[in-house]
Amino acid sequence: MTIYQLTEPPQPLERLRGMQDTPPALHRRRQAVLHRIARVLERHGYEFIETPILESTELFLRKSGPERIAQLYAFSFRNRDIALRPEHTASILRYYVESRQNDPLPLRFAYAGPVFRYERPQAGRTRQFTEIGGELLGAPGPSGDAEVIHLAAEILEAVGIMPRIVIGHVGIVLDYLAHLPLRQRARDWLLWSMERLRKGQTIDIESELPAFVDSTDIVQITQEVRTKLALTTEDLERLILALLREVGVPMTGASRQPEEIVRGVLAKLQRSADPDALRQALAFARELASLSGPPDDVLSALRRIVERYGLSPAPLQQIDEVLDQLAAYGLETDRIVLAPGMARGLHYYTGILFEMYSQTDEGLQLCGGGRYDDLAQLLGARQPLPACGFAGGLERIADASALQPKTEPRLLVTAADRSAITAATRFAEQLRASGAIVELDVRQRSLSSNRRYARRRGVTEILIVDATGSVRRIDLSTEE
Ligand SMILES: N[C@@H](Cc1c[nH]c[nH+]1)C(=O)O
Repeated sequence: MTIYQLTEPPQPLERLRGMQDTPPALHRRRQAVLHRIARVLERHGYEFIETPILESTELFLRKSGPERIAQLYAFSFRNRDIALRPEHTASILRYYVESRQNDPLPLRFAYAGPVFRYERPQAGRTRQFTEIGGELLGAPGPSGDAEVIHLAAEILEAVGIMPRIVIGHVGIVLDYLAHLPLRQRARDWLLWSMERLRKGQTIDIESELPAFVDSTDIVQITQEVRTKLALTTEDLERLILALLREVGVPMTGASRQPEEIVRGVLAKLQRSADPDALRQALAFARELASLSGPPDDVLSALRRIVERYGLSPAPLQQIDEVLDQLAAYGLETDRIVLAPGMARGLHYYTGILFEMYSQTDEGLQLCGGGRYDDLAQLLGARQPLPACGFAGGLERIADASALQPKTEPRLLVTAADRSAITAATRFAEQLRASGAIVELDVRQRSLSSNRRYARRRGVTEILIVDATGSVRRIDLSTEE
Protein backbone atom coordinates (compact mmCIF):
# COMPACT_ATOMS: atom_id res chain seq x y z
CA MET A 1 0.00 0.00 0.00
CA THR A 2 1.22 3.49 -0.79
CA ILE A 3 1.71 5.86 2.08
CA TYR A 4 0.24 9.18 1.02
CA GLN A 5 1.99 12.39 1.79
CA LEU A 6 -0.32 15.05 3.13
CA THR A 7 -0.13 18.13 0.93
CA GLU A 8 -0.04 21.54 2.57
CA PRO A 9 -2.71 22.87 2.68
CA PRO A 10 -4.74 19.63 2.34
CA GLN A 11 -6.59 19.40 -0.97
CA PRO A 12 -10.19 18.16 -1.13
CA LEU A 13 -10.49 14.55 -2.30
CA GLU A 14 -12.49 13.82 -5.41
CA ARG A 15 -15.42 11.48 -5.64
CA LEU A 16 -14.68 8.40 -7.77
CA ARG A 17 -15.88 8.52 -11.36
CA GLY A 18 -19.27 6.88 -11.79
CA MET A 19 -20.08 7.15 -8.06
CA GLN A 20 -22.77 9.44 -6.77
CA ASP A 21 -23.85 11.14 -3.57
CA THR A 22 -27.56 11.24 -2.88
CA PRO A 23 -28.72 14.51 -1.31
CA PRO A 24 -31.60 14.42 1.22
CA ALA A 25 -34.46 15.48 -1.08
CA LEU A 26 -33.55 12.86 -3.68
CA HIS A 27 -33.04 10.28 -0.96
CA ARG A 28 -36.54 10.97 0.36
CA ARG A 29 -38.01 10.52 -3.11
CA ARG A 30 -36.17 7.24 -3.67
CA GLN A 31 -37.18 5.94 -0.28
CA ALA A 32 -40.82 6.71 -1.08
CA VAL A 33 -40.50 4.79 -4.36
CA LEU A 34 -38.69 1.92 -2.64
CA HIS A 35 -41.39 1.76 0.00
CA ARG A 36 -44.16 1.49 -2.61
CA ILE A 37 -42.30 -1.20 -4.55
CA ALA A 38 -41.54 -3.17 -1.41
CA ARG A 39 -45.23 -3.20 -0.53
CA VAL A 40 -46.10 -4.69 -3.92
CA LEU A 41 -43.45 -7.40 -3.54
CA GLU A 42 -44.57 -8.21 0.00
CA ARG A 43 -48.21 -8.43 -1.04
CA HIS A 44 -47.19 -11.16 -3.48
CA GLY A 45 -45.49 -13.14 -0.74
CA TYR A 46 -41.90 -12.05 -1.45
CA GLU A 47 -39.84 -11.69 1.72
CA PHE A 48 -36.93 -9.28 1.89
CA ILE A 49 -33.49 -10.68 2.61
CA GLU A 50 -29.96 -9.30 2.53
CA THR A 51 -26.85 -10.99 1.19
CA PRO A 52 -23.25 -9.74 1.44
CA ILE A 53 -21.97 -7.08 -0.93
CA LEU A 54 -18.66 -8.97 -1.15
CA GLU A 55 -18.62 -12.47 -2.60
CA SER A 56 -16.09 -14.87 -4.10
CA THR A 57 -15.37 -13.73 -7.64
CA GLU A 58 -16.04 -17.29 -8.76
CA LEU A 59 -19.75 -16.92 -7.94
CA PHE A 60 -20.18 -14.35 -10.70
CA LEU A 61 -17.93 -16.06 -13.22
CA ARG A 62 -19.90 -19.26 -13.46
CA LYS A 63 -22.71 -17.92 -15.58
CA SER A 64 -22.26 -14.31 -16.61
CA GLY A 65 -21.51 -13.26 -20.17
CA PRO A 66 -18.21 -11.66 -21.22
CA GLU A 67 -19.69 -8.17 -21.06
CA ARG A 68 -20.80 -8.59 -17.45
CA ILE A 69 -17.51 -10.24 -16.47
CA ALA A 70 -15.56 -7.32 -17.88
CA GLN A 71 -17.61 -5.02 -15.64
CA LEU A 72 -16.80 -6.86 -12.41
CA TYR A 73 -15.10 -4.96 -9.60
CA ALA A 74 -12.88 -7.91 -8.74
CA PHE A 75 -9.65 -7.94 -6.79
CA SER A 76 -7.35 -10.14 -4.85
CA PHE A 77 -7.39 -9.59 -1.11
CA ARG A 78 -5.27 -11.67 1.27
CA ASN A 79 -4.95 -14.41 -1.32
CA ARG A 80 -8.67 -14.59 -2.02
CA ASP A 81 -10.40 -13.59 -5.26
CA ILE A 82 -13.15 -11.24 -4.18
CA ALA A 83 -15.74 -9.20 -6.07
CA LEU A 84 -18.28 -6.52 -5.30
CA ARG A 85 -21.59 -8.03 -6.34
CA PRO A 86 -22.82 -6.90 -9.77
CA GLU A 87 -26.31 -8.34 -9.13
CA HIS A 88 -28.23 -10.33 -6.51
CA THR A 89 -29.44 -13.46 -8.30
CA ALA A 90 -26.25 -15.49 -7.97
CA SER A 91 -25.95 -14.53 -4.28
CA ILE A 92 -29.55 -15.52 -3.56
CA LEU A 93 -28.91 -18.90 -5.16
CA ARG A 94 -25.68 -19.33 -3.20
CA TYR A 95 -27.71 -18.63 -0.06
CA TYR A 96 -30.37 -21.13 -1.17
CA VAL A 97 -27.75 -23.83 -1.74
CA GLU A 98 -26.13 -23.08 1.60
CA SER A 99 -29.19 -22.76 3.81
CA ARG A 100 -32.58 -23.37 2.23
CA GLN A 101 -32.40 -26.61 0.28
CA ASN A 102 -34.66 -28.39 2.75
CA ASP A 103 -37.41 -25.77 2.66
CA PRO A 104 -40.74 -26.44 0.98
CA LEU A 105 -40.99 -24.79 -2.42
CA PRO A 106 -41.64 -22.28 -3.80
CA LEU A 107 -39.53 -19.75 -1.99
CA ARG A 108 -40.03 -16.08 -2.77
CA PHE A 109 -37.25 -13.62 -1.95
CA ALA A 110 -37.07 -9.87 -2.45
CA TYR A 111 -34.05 -7.60 -2.14
CA ALA A 112 -32.88 -4.03 -2.47
CA GLY A 113 -29.24 -3.09 -2.13
CA PRO A 114 -26.16 -1.63 -3.78
CA VAL A 115 -24.54 -3.40 -6.73
CA PHE A 116 -21.44 -2.41 -8.68
CA ARG A 117 -20.69 -2.54 -12.41
CA TYR A 118 -17.72 -0.92 -14.06
CA GLU A 119 -19.56 0.67 -16.97
CA ARG A 120 -19.06 3.89 -18.89
CA PRO A 121 -20.88 6.47 -16.75
CA GLN A 122 -23.72 8.28 -18.54
CA ALA A 123 -26.95 10.02 -17.67
CA GLY A 124 -28.97 7.42 -15.75
CA ARG A 125 -26.02 5.04 -15.48
CA THR A 126 -23.65 5.02 -12.53
CA ARG A 127 -21.14 2.40 -11.42
CA GLN A 128 -22.98 1.82 -8.18
CA PHE A 129 -26.76 1.59 -8.04
CA THR A 130 -29.49 0.13 -5.87
CA GLU A 131 -30.78 -3.07 -7.37
CA ILE A 132 -34.29 -4.03 -6.38
CA GLY A 133 -35.90 -7.28 -7.40
CA GLY A 134 -37.45 -10.61 -6.57
CA GLU A 135 -36.63 -14.27 -7.14
CA LEU A 136 -39.19 -17.08 -7.33
CA LEU A 137 -37.47 -20.39 -6.57
CA GLY A 138 -39.13 -23.69 -7.37
CA ALA A 139 -41.69 -22.65 -10.00
CA PRO A 140 -41.22 -24.74 -13.13
CA GLY A 141 -43.98 -23.60 -15.48
CA PRO A 142 -45.40 -20.59 -17.28
CA SER A 143 -47.30 -19.53 -14.15
CA GLY A 144 -43.92 -18.76 -12.56
CA ASP A 145 -42.80 -16.73 -15.58
CA ALA A 146 -46.12 -14.91 -15.73
CA GLU A 147 -46.01 -14.10 -12.00
CA VAL A 148 -42.58 -12.55 -12.31
CA ILE A 149 -43.33 -10.57 -15.48
CA HIS A 150 -46.57 -9.30 -14.02
CA LEU A 151 -44.82 -8.40 -10.78
CA ALA A 152 -42.15 -6.40 -12.60
CA ALA A 153 -44.82 -4.48 -14.49
CA GLU A 154 -46.85 -4.02 -11.32
CA ILE A 155 -44.04 -2.44 -9.30
CA LEU A 156 -43.48 0.07 -12.11
CA GLU A 157 -47.18 0.82 -12.39
CA ALA A 158 -47.38 1.24 -8.61
CA VAL A 159 -45.03 4.22 -8.92
CA GLY A 160 -46.82 5.65 -11.95
CA ILE A 161 -44.76 4.19 -14.80
CA MET A 162 -46.47 2.45 -17.72
CA PRO A 163 -43.59 0.37 -19.11
CA ARG A 164 -42.95 -0.94 -22.61
CA ILE A 165 -42.66 -4.73 -22.18
CA VAL A 166 -40.35 -6.88 -24.30
CA ILE A 167 -40.38 -10.67 -23.95
CA GLY A 168 -38.00 -13.24 -25.42
CA HIS A 169 -37.04 -16.89 -24.99
CA VAL A 170 -33.41 -18.10 -25.09
CA GLY A 171 -34.63 -21.70 -25.40
CA ILE A 172 -34.84 -21.37 -29.18
CA VAL A 173 -31.24 -20.36 -29.76
CA LEU A 174 -29.98 -22.73 -27.04
CA ASP A 175 -31.77 -25.63 -28.74
CA TYR A 176 -30.25 -24.63 -32.06
CA LEU A 177 -26.75 -24.39 -30.54
CA ALA A 178 -27.09 -27.79 -28.89
CA HIS A 179 -27.05 -29.30 -32.37
CA LEU A 180 -23.81 -27.61 -33.41
CA PRO A 181 -20.26 -28.72 -32.52
CA LEU A 182 -19.42 -25.52 -30.67
CA ARG A 183 -17.33 -25.02 -27.58
CA GLN A 184 -18.88 -23.35 -24.57
CA ARG A 185 -16.89 -20.21 -25.19
CA ALA A 186 -18.17 -20.02 -28.73
CA ARG A 187 -21.73 -20.47 -27.50
CA ASP A 188 -21.26 -17.68 -24.99
CA TRP A 189 -19.85 -15.48 -27.72
CA LEU A 190 -22.84 -16.22 -29.89
CA LEU A 191 -25.39 -15.26 -27.23
CA TRP A 192 -23.51 -12.06 -26.62
CA SER A 193 -23.40 -11.37 -30.36
CA MET A 194 -27.12 -11.93 -30.68
CA GLU A 195 -27.67 -9.33 -27.97
CA ARG A 196 -25.36 -6.92 -29.76
CA LEU A 197 -27.23 -7.48 -33.05
CA ARG A 198 -30.54 -6.84 -31.35
CA LYS A 199 -29.22 -3.49 -30.16
CA GLY A 200 -28.32 -2.66 -33.75
CA GLN A 201 -24.56 -3.11 -33.43
CA THR A 202 -22.70 -4.65 -36.35
CA ILE A 203 -20.54 -7.72 -35.93
CA ASP A 204 -17.58 -8.48 -38.11
CA ILE A 205 -17.38 -12.21 -37.60
CA GLU A 206 -14.19 -12.66 -39.60
CA SER A 207 -12.24 -10.40 -37.28
CA GLU A 208 -13.72 -12.01 -34.16
CA LEU A 209 -13.30 -15.58 -35.39
CA PRO A 210 -9.56 -16.05 -34.76
CA ALA A 211 -10.29 -16.04 -31.05
CA PHE A 212 -12.12 -19.34 -31.48
CA VAL A 213 -10.34 -21.31 -34.18
CA ASP A 214 -8.02 -24.21 -33.32
CA SER A 215 -9.70 -27.18 -31.75
CA THR A 216 -8.38 -30.23 -30.01
CA ASP A 217 -9.99 -32.23 -27.28
CA ILE A 218 -7.56 -31.03 -24.66
CA VAL A 219 -9.57 -27.81 -24.69
CA GLN A 220 -12.67 -29.57 -23.52
CA ILE A 221 -10.79 -31.50 -20.86
CA THR A 222 -9.01 -28.47 -19.50
CA GLN A 223 -12.24 -26.54 -19.27
CA GLU A 224 -14.06 -29.37 -17.55
CA VAL A 225 -11.30 -29.99 -15.04
CA ARG A 226 -11.04 -26.29 -14.30
CA THR A 227 -14.73 -25.85 -13.54
CA LYS A 228 -14.94 -29.08 -11.57
CA LEU A 229 -12.02 -28.17 -9.36
CA ALA A 230 -12.86 -24.46 -9.40
CA LEU A 231 -9.29 -23.68 -10.41
CA THR A 232 -8.11 -20.14 -10.87
CA THR A 233 -5.79 -19.41 -13.77
CA GLU A 234 -2.87 -19.24 -11.36
CA ASP A 235 -3.75 -22.66 -9.94
CA LEU A 236 -3.87 -24.13 -13.40
CA GLU A 237 -0.57 -22.55 -14.37
CA ARG A 238 1.11 -23.94 -11.27
CA LEU A 239 -0.41 -27.35 -11.86
CA ILE A 240 0.72 -27.59 -15.48
CA LEU A 241 4.17 -26.27 -14.67
CA ALA A 242 4.59 -28.80 -11.87
CA LEU A 243 3.35 -31.59 -14.15
CA LEU A 244 5.78 -30.75 -16.91
CA ARG A 245 8.64 -30.58 -14.41
CA GLU A 246 7.57 -33.83 -12.80
CA VAL A 247 7.64 -35.78 -16.07
CA GLY A 248 11.00 -34.25 -16.86
CA VAL A 249 10.19 -31.94 -19.77
CA PRO A 250 13.33 -29.81 -20.06
CA MET A 251 12.41 -26.19 -19.61
CA THR A 252 15.67 -24.48 -19.06
CA GLY A 253 17.60 -22.92 -21.89
CA ALA A 254 14.47 -21.86 -23.79
CA SER A 255 14.20 -18.23 -24.77
CA ARG A 256 11.08 -17.78 -22.62
CA GLN A 257 10.56 -18.43 -18.94
CA PRO A 258 8.72 -21.72 -18.20
CA GLU A 259 5.87 -19.71 -16.60
CA GLU A 260 5.51 -17.73 -19.78
CA ILE A 261 5.34 -20.84 -21.92
CA VAL A 262 2.65 -22.36 -19.77
CA ARG A 263 0.67 -19.14 -19.90
CA GLY A 264 0.88 -19.15 -23.69
CA VAL A 265 -0.33 -22.74 -23.89
CA LEU A 266 -3.22 -21.94 -21.59
CA ALA A 267 -4.24 -18.92 -23.62
CA LYS A 268 -4.35 -21.13 -26.71
CA LEU A 269 -6.47 -23.68 -24.93
CA GLN A 270 -9.19 -21.11 -24.48
CA ARG A 271 -9.62 -20.62 -28.21
CA SER A 272 -11.42 -23.14 -30.27
CA ALA A 273 -14.42 -23.80 -32.44
CA ASP A 274 -15.30 -24.86 -35.89
CA PRO A 275 -15.44 -21.60 -37.86
CA ASP A 276 -18.14 -22.81 -40.22
CA ALA A 277 -20.40 -23.78 -37.36
CA LEU A 278 -19.86 -20.34 -35.87
CA ARG A 279 -20.68 -18.56 -39.13
CA GLN A 280 -23.80 -20.67 -39.44
CA ALA A 281 -24.81 -19.96 -35.86
CA LEU A 282 -24.32 -16.23 -36.31
CA ALA A 283 -26.61 -16.29 -39.35
CA PHE A 284 -29.25 -17.95 -37.19
CA ALA A 285 -28.74 -15.38 -34.44
CA ARG A 286 -29.15 -12.61 -37.02
CA GLU A 287 -32.42 -14.09 -38.13
CA LEU A 288 -33.75 -14.21 -34.56
CA ALA A 289 -32.46 -10.75 -33.73
CA SER A 290 -34.25 -9.26 -36.73
CA LEU A 291 -37.62 -10.54 -35.47
CA SER A 292 -39.16 -8.09 -33.05
CA GLY A 293 -42.74 -6.95 -32.92
CA PRO A 294 -46.33 -7.82 -32.02
CA PRO A 295 -46.56 -11.32 -30.49
CA ASP A 296 -48.87 -12.80 -33.13
CA ASP A 297 -46.64 -11.79 -36.05
CA VAL A 298 -43.43 -12.85 -34.36
CA LEU A 299 -44.89 -16.17 -33.22
CA SER A 300 -45.91 -17.18 -36.72
CA ALA A 301 -42.47 -16.23 -38.09
CA LEU A 302 -40.89 -18.21 -35.26
CA ARG A 303 -43.05 -21.22 -36.03
CA ARG A 304 -41.65 -21.28 -39.56
CA ILE A 305 -38.07 -21.02 -38.30
CA VAL A 306 -38.55 -23.79 -35.75
CA GLU A 307 -39.93 -26.09 -38.44
CA ARG A 308 -37.24 -25.21 -40.97
CA TYR A 309 -34.45 -26.06 -38.50
CA GLY A 310 -36.24 -29.00 -36.91
CA LEU A 311 -36.16 -27.41 -33.43
CA SER A 312 -38.39 -28.13 -30.45
CA PRO A 313 -41.72 -26.27 -30.50
CA ALA A 314 -41.76 -26.16 -26.67
CA PRO A 315 -40.53 -22.55 -26.35
CA LEU A 316 -43.34 -21.31 -28.60
CA GLN A 317 -45.87 -23.20 -26.54
CA GLN A 318 -44.43 -21.65 -23.37
CA ILE A 319 -44.60 -18.13 -24.82
CA ASP A 320 -48.22 -18.76 -25.75
CA GLU A 321 -49.12 -19.91 -22.26
CA VAL A 322 -47.31 -17.03 -20.59
CA LEU A 323 -49.13 -14.52 -22.80
CA ASP A 324 -52.46 -16.13 -21.85
CA GLN A 325 -51.68 -15.92 -18.17
CA LEU A 326 -50.46 -12.36 -18.46
CA ALA A 327 -53.81 -11.46 -19.98
CA ALA A 328 -55.43 -12.95 -16.89
CA TYR A 329 -53.33 -10.53 -14.81
CA GLY A 330 -54.71 -7.73 -16.96
CA LEU A 331 -51.57 -7.40 -19.07
CA GLU A 332 -52.94 -7.47 -22.59
CA THR A 333 -50.92 -8.81 -25.52
CA ASP A 334 -51.09 -5.48 -27.35
CA ARG A 335 -48.80 -3.99 -24.70
CA ILE A 336 -46.15 -6.62 -25.36
CA VAL A 337 -43.37 -6.87 -27.93
CA LEU A 338 -41.79 -10.27 -28.66
CA ALA A 339 -38.04 -10.22 -29.30
CA PRO A 340 -36.60 -13.74 -29.72
CA GLY A 341 -33.10 -12.30 -30.14
CA MET A 342 -32.91 -11.21 -26.50
CA ALA A 343 -30.10 -12.72 -24.38
CA ARG A 344 -29.52 -10.09 -21.67
CA GLY A 345 -25.76 -10.63 -21.33
CA LEU A 346 -26.22 -13.27 -18.64
CA HIS A 347 -25.73 -16.90 -19.46
CA TYR A 348 -27.75 -18.43 -16.70
CA TYR A 349 -31.03 -17.86 -18.51
CA THR A 350 -32.65 -21.01 -19.88
CA GLY A 351 -36.15 -19.96 -21.01
CA ILE A 352 -38.46 -16.95 -21.06
CA LEU A 353 -36.75 -13.65 -20.38
CA PHE A 354 -37.89 -10.05 -20.53
CA GLU A 355 -37.04 -6.39 -20.22
CA MET A 356 -39.13 -3.33 -19.43
CA TYR A 357 -38.41 0.11 -20.76
CA SER A 358 -39.52 3.65 -20.16
CA GLN A 359 -42.09 4.84 -22.74
CA THR A 360 -40.77 8.37 -22.66
CA ASP A 361 -37.06 7.62 -22.80
CA GLU A 362 -36.94 4.96 -25.53
CA GLY A 363 -33.74 3.08 -24.74
CA LEU A 364 -33.91 3.38 -20.96
CA GLN A 365 -34.21 -0.06 -19.41
CA LEU A 366 -36.00 -0.04 -16.06
CA CYS A 367 -35.88 -3.72 -15.21
CA GLY A 368 -35.33 -7.17 -16.64
CA GLY A 369 -35.23 -10.81 -15.72
CA GLY A 370 -36.05 -14.32 -16.75
CA ARG A 371 -35.91 -18.02 -16.08
CA TYR A 372 -32.69 -19.71 -14.96
CA ASP A 373 -33.39 -23.40 -14.33
CA ASP A 374 -29.77 -24.62 -14.15
CA LEU A 375 -28.12 -22.03 -11.93
CA ALA A 376 -28.80 -23.71 -8.59
CA GLN A 377 -27.14 -26.94 -9.66
CA LEU A 378 -24.25 -25.05 -11.20
CA LEU A 379 -23.73 -23.59 -7.75
CA GLY A 380 -23.88 -26.99 -6.12
CA ALA A 381 -27.56 -27.68 -5.34
CA ARG A 382 -28.43 -31.36 -4.84
CA GLN A 383 -31.62 -31.18 -6.92
CA PRO A 384 -32.62 -29.18 -9.97
CA LEU A 385 -34.32 -25.92 -8.99
CA PRO A 386 -36.48 -24.31 -11.66
CA ALA A 387 -36.50 -20.59 -10.92
CA CYS A 388 -37.09 -17.14 -12.33
CA GLY A 389 -36.86 -13.56 -11.20
CA PHE A 390 -36.37 -9.93 -12.12
CA ALA A 391 -34.46 -6.87 -11.00
CA GLY A 392 -34.23 -3.18 -11.78
CA GLY A 393 -32.38 -0.05 -10.75
CA LEU A 394 -34.12 1.93 -8.02
CA GLU A 395 -32.49 5.22 -9.05
CA ARG A 396 -33.70 4.94 -12.64
CA ILE A 397 -37.15 3.86 -11.61
CA ALA A 398 -37.39 6.76 -9.15
CA ASP A 399 -36.24 9.20 -11.84
CA ALA A 400 -38.91 7.92 -14.20
CA SER A 401 -41.59 8.03 -11.51
CA ALA A 402 -43.66 11.09 -10.68
CA LEU A 403 -44.24 9.86 -7.14
CA GLN A 404 -43.54 12.56 -4.54
CA PRO A 405 -42.87 11.78 -0.91
CA LYS A 406 -45.26 13.15 1.70
CA THR A 407 -43.80 16.32 3.14
CA GLU A 408 -43.98 16.24 6.89
CA PRO A 409 -43.90 19.40 9.00
CA ARG A 410 -40.49 20.17 10.41
CA LEU A 411 -40.15 22.04 13.71
CA LEU A 412 -37.29 23.98 15.21
CA VAL A 413 -37.18 24.27 19.00
CA THR A 414 -35.01 27.01 20.46
CA ALA A 415 -34.30 28.22 23.97
CA ALA A 416 -35.30 31.81 24.76
CA ASP A 417 -31.96 32.20 26.62
CA ARG A 418 -29.23 30.06 28.18
CA SER A 419 -31.31 29.32 31.29
CA ALA A 420 -34.00 27.73 29.09
CA ILE A 421 -31.81 25.11 27.34
CA THR A 422 -32.92 22.18 29.52
CA ALA A 423 -36.58 23.15 29.21
CA ALA A 424 -36.19 23.41 25.43
CA THR A 425 -34.51 19.99 25.29
CA ARG A 426 -37.30 18.41 27.31
CA PHE A 427 -39.94 19.99 25.10
CA ALA A 428 -38.22 18.81 21.90
CA GLU A 429 -38.18 15.24 23.25
CA GLN A 430 -41.91 15.43 24.06
CA LEU A 431 -42.69 16.55 20.52
CA ARG A 432 -40.53 13.77 19.04
CA ALA A 433 -42.28 11.20 21.21
CA SER A 434 -45.56 12.28 19.61
CA GLY A 435 -44.05 11.62 16.16
CA ALA A 436 -43.00 15.08 14.98
CA ILE A 437 -39.75 15.88 13.18
CA VAL A 438 -37.94 18.22 15.54
CA GLU A 439 -34.62 20.00 15.32
CA LEU A 440 -33.17 21.50 18.45
CA ASP A 441 -31.20 24.74 18.12
CA VAL A 442 -27.66 23.71 19.06
CA ARG A 443 -26.02 26.97 18.08
CA GLN A 444 -27.99 29.22 20.45
CA ARG A 445 -28.66 31.75 17.73
CA SER A 446 -30.73 34.87 17.65
CA LEU A 447 -34.32 34.65 16.49
CA SER A 448 -33.56 36.42 13.22
CA SER A 449 -30.76 34.04 12.25
CA ASN A 450 -32.93 31.09 13.29
CA ARG A 451 -35.66 32.42 11.03
CA ARG A 452 -33.26 32.63 8.10
CA TYR A 453 -31.97 29.13 8.79
CA ALA A 454 -35.50 27.75 9.16
CA ARG A 455 -36.65 29.10 5.81
CA ARG A 456 -33.68 27.57 3.98
CA ARG A 457 -34.19 24.21 5.66
CA GLY A 458 -37.93 24.00 5.06
CA VAL A 459 -38.76 24.29 8.75
CA THR A 460 -42.42 25.18 9.14
CA GLU A 461 -42.53 26.34 12.75
CA ILE A 462 -40.18 27.79 15.32
CA LEU A 463 -40.98 27.09 18.97
CA ILE A 464 -39.27 29.28 21.52
CA VAL A 465 -39.18 27.80 25.01
CA ASP A 466 -38.40 29.89 28.10
CA ALA A 467 -37.04 28.75 31.47
CA THR A 468 -40.53 28.27 32.93
CA GLY A 469 -41.40 25.90 30.09
CA SER A 470 -43.88 28.16 28.34
CA VAL A 471 -43.71 28.15 24.55
CA ARG A 472 -44.04 30.88 21.94
CA ARG A 473 -44.93 29.62 18.50
CA ILE A 474 -43.96 31.25 15.19
CA ASP A 475 -45.69 29.76 12.17
CA LEU A 476 -43.46 30.34 9.18
CA SER A 477 -45.95 29.05 6.65
CA THR A 478 -48.48 31.85 7.34
CA GLU A 479 -46.16 34.69 8.22
CA GLU A 480 -44.50 36.68 5.45
N1 LIG B 1 -29.97 -10.47 -12.06
C1 LIG B 1 -30.52 -10.08 -13.34
C2 LIG B 1 -32.00 -9.88 -13.25
C3 LIG B 1 -32.66 -11.13 -12.80
C4 LIG B 1 -33.15 -11.43 -11.58
N2 LIG B 1 -33.59 -12.69 -11.64
C5 LIG B 1 -33.41 -13.15 -12.83
N3 LIG B 1 -32.83 -12.21 -13.56
C6 LIG B 1 -29.82 -8.82 -13.81
O1 LIG B 1 -28.91 -8.39 -13.16
O2 LIG B 1 -30.14 -8.26 -14.84
